[in-house]
Parts: sequence; C-alpha cells; structure tokens
Amino acid sequence: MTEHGALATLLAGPSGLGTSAARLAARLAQPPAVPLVAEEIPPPPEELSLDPAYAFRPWGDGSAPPLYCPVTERINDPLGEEVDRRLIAWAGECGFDKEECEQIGKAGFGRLVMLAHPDCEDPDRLLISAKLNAAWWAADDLYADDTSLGAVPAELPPKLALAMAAMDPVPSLGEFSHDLDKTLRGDRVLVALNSATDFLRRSGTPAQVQRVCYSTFAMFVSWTAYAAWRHSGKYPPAWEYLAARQHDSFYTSMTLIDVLGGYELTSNLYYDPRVREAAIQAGTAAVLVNDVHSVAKDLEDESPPCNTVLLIADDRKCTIEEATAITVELHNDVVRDFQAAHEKLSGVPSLELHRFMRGLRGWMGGGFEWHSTSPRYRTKPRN
Ligand SMILES: CC(C)=CCC/C(C)=C(\C)COP(=O)(O)OP(=O)(O)O
Repeated sequence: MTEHGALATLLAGPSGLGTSAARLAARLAQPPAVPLVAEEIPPPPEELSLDPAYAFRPWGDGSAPPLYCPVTERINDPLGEEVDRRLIAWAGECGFDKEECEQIGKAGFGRLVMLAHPDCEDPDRLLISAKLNAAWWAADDLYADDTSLGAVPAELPPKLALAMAAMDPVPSLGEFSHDLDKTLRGDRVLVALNSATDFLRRSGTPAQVQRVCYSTFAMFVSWTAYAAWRHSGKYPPAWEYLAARQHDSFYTSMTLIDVLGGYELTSNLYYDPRVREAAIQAGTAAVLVNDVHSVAKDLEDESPPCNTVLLIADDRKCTIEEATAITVELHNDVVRDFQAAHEKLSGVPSLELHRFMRGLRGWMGGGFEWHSTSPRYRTKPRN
C-alpha cells in the first residue's frame, strides 16, 4: 500500500476557525475596565498537562492567561548566533543598509530557526529558513505593514506581484523582460526573495520549492485584503481577519520543515486534507502567538495593522486585556485540535509523516520561545 493509500484507509472513519479605523484607535486608547490578574487565571485542566511535550507557558509580563503550547525542544545559542552571523552577511549582499542589517540581526531570525527546527544541526541548512523568513518579514515590514518604513497599502498589490516574479522566475518575454530584470535587481526585498528561493532550490526538491512559493503567494493574497481594509479605513470583524490569517501564518515558514530535516514528505501526504488541516492549525496557533506579542508594536503605527487582539477588542467592545484572554483561549483550543490530529495521524505507517508532525509541534514550541525573547516584541511599559 502506498503512504497515501495507508493514510486514506486509516482516516476513512468520521472526520474530524472558523468599523472604522478611527473607532478602533479610539477604543484602544481607553484604559482597561477590568484588568485580568494572574490570580484570576483558572488552573489548567489536569488531563491536558499530562503530555510532556506540551505545557501552559506564561508569557509577556505574566498578567495574561498562559498559552497552552508545545515545549521548546532545543535551545542552542551558539548555533543560533552562527546562523544570525551568516544571515546578516547575506542581508548586506542583498542591498540592505547597515542599519537594516543591524535590525535583522537584532530580531534574531537565525535564533528563530535554531529554535523552530530542532531536528536540523547544520547552520547552512538552517540558513535556508533564516533567509526566507527574513525576506518574508522584510516584505511584510517594508511593503505591507510599517508606515514609518514607507509601507503604503494602495501600493502593496503591484509590489507583491513583483515579489512573486522574484521567487518564481517567469520565462523570458523578449524585450519586455528587460525592465522586469532591472527592477528585480534594484530592490533589496526582491533581491532577498529571489536569492533566498534560489538558495532553497539547492537543497529542496521541485515539489518542496513550489509548495514554498505557492504558500507564500496565498499569504500575499491575505496581505492585499489587509491593505484594502487599511486603505479604506474599514477594518473587518475578527472572524474575517482570522479567515485571512489562516493563509497568512507561520504555515508558510513550516513548509520548510522537511527540507531542513533532510527528507521529503511526498506531495500526496503533505496535501492530504488531514495533514494540511493539522499544518494550518499549527501555523495559525503560532501566528496567534505572534498577534498577542505584537499588540504594543502594532499600536505604535499611525494606521495599526490588523491584529486578532485589536479586532476582537473592537468587535466585543472590550479591553485589550479581555481580548488578549479571548485570543489565548482560541490559541489554546487550536493547539488542542492540533494535538488530537497529531495523535490520530500517529497510526499512519510513514516515518516522514511522523517526523513532519513532530516538526510542526517543534516549530510551535520554538516560535513561542522566540516571540518571548526577541527584542522585536519587547513591549514598552504601559502607563
Ligand atoms: C514573515 C513571515 C514568516 C510570514 C509568515 C508569518 C507572518 C505572516 C508573520 C509573522 C507576519 O505577521 P505580522 O505582520 O503580524 O508579524 P509582526 O507582528 O510584524 O512580526
């Protein structure tokens, strides 16, 4: 029986997230009505604490409920520092200036991949994920999110179309290729996306490379939805943002798990609905960890980017603290769903699938650790 056939047989049983800008900003400026304090946090349900791979992990200043999250499998600071050194040198080659290279170094994307890919010891392989994540974040900050860095919502869609051309080179169109090639060479974000994808091509199979490209392009569609909401000043309800966030999540980063692990999860397993659902759950949970850590940073922008906590606060007319608790609860439920899916898939006779599922869990545990420690999310004390 093929791997896919085995999976289909095993899984044949019953099948298993779903205003205006001014109003949003005004509400968020209000002081918290009833702050949640640590003593009010209900104790975690005993039975869920039993799996040693998961824990209720305090985060931030400890005042919000803990995140139910996989534990961090590996912390190897010298390895993370080595990846960061190589990453900063590469960023300079792509055309990022000294200050930008320093920012990239400070964020610690090398440390992120050291934490998130515990089954990869090789700094050069880790660099595949470090380069791609740094390039995605550069596009996210410089093109999409950060007004102070020149991001303009109305200019985003055509920039993303060029970003796709940078990652997935288009065939020559004679005289019409000249200006495109010049543009792709002249913009540091496009150079980084092109270089990082080329670097991936050295180790990944064509199927692995293309899955990275297409999940990136799906993520770009969600970015254009956020840009339209920001441009019009009509922010969406949380449910609509969350629908987009599921394709704009660390799922994209997780497409690299098997490449860094030095194996390949075949396409029919990778895209099996149960595996995809689990991977989207892992990516969404990891990006909800990002949203709860990004609130202060996002509020600093003159036109705040979309964020689950801020949109829930607006939807429910509640405080940021209350919206944070709701987001944590949602996160924890998604992790529990992932945990159940992982358990169910553990009966499938595929070593690659077992490694990949463990890789998804490991990525969530590493992502949590990175968000808790990266200066990118260090919050200023609130008044
Ligand atoms: C940048 C990247 C790896 C893309 C996948 C995950 C993702 C979309 C982000 C982390 C970007 O979300 P966001 O803009 O909210 O991130 P920051 O809060 O700006 O770090």
